[in-house]
Amino acid sequence: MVIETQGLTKRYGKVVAVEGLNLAVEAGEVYGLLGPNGSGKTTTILMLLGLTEPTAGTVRVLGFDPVREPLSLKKQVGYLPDSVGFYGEMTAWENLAYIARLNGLPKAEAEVRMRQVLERMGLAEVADRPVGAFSRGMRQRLGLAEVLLKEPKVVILDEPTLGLDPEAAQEFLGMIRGLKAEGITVLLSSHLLHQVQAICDRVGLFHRGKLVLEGRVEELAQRVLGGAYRIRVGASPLEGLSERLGALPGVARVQLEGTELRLEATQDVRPQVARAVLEAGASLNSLVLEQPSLDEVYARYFQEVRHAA
Ligand SMILES: Nc1ncnc2c1ncn2[C@@H]1O[C@H](COP(=O)(O)OP(=O)(O)OP(=O)(O)O)[C@@H](O)[C@H]1O
Repeated sequence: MVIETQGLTKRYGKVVAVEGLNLAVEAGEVYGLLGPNGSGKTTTILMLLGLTEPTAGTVRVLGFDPVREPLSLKKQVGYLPDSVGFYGEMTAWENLAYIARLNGLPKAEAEVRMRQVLERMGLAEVADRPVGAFSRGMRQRLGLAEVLLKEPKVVILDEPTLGLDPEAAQEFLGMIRGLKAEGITVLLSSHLLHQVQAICDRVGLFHRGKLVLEGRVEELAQRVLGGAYRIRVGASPLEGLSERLGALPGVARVQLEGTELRLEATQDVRPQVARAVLEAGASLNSLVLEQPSLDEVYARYFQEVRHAA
């Protein structure tokens, strides 16, 4: 495991920010910490980085104890906080050069790497412009460029898409996903579930300092939505198909939605649906298994929590 915590807990006086967290992130995984404001994501990240001391429990990142071995950890773990501070009057190049110097990178080597990371983050052309004039999206990319400068094994990002417009957010998430190809382990936090859904291998849902659900997005959907499969069928003509499809084993409900039928089933009945449509003499135009969004999973989960309470 690259990141491993056991019983990790942080209290601020009477406030329990994180409680009994057991987290295990494997090498090369992209893991999303998800949860509403105040659910404990930032506190968890700060403990992983050794920037705040746990009240109880253990943390290991790349085998290091962040509190006792902060320097070894810092060499291999990159951190992008939710707002990165750069010198506005200095250019992107100068800002990176400054960081490289602080990190003790020899000048020649630093320049090669700076060129690489700026290129990679799509900032090569604006490298000589003052950062003060950069958009939030460009700043974030420069932040990631800075993180990559030290060739980290692990990258931790706190709300990386905060304040980005949807297009810039997608672009940035694509860049984060790209780190995986190099074997970098990524942990990121977000409250924008639909955004990170596509780039995370696994996600953990936080609620009031506790990890309440964890798994692959599809797994979570299965668990919370009770194994419901939703299938959309486009066929013509639609006449008589509702009854036929409704009679298939495993199909619980059929609804007409515009020019399509929407099925709820207890299993993936797409092959049976395809056969039934053709047997009815209709033509099959589309057959889609809908992936429920994480937002939906979340909403459903909290509904249940409220019901139980
Ligand atoms: N330094 C602190 N002192 C006192 N309480 C704190 C401190 N830092 C965090 N908390 C409390 O701990 C809880 C968890 O906060 P945390 O910032 O980890 O949540 P979060 O999920 O990252 O939320 P956000 O999305 O708002 O950053 C909150 O109730 C917060 O008020």
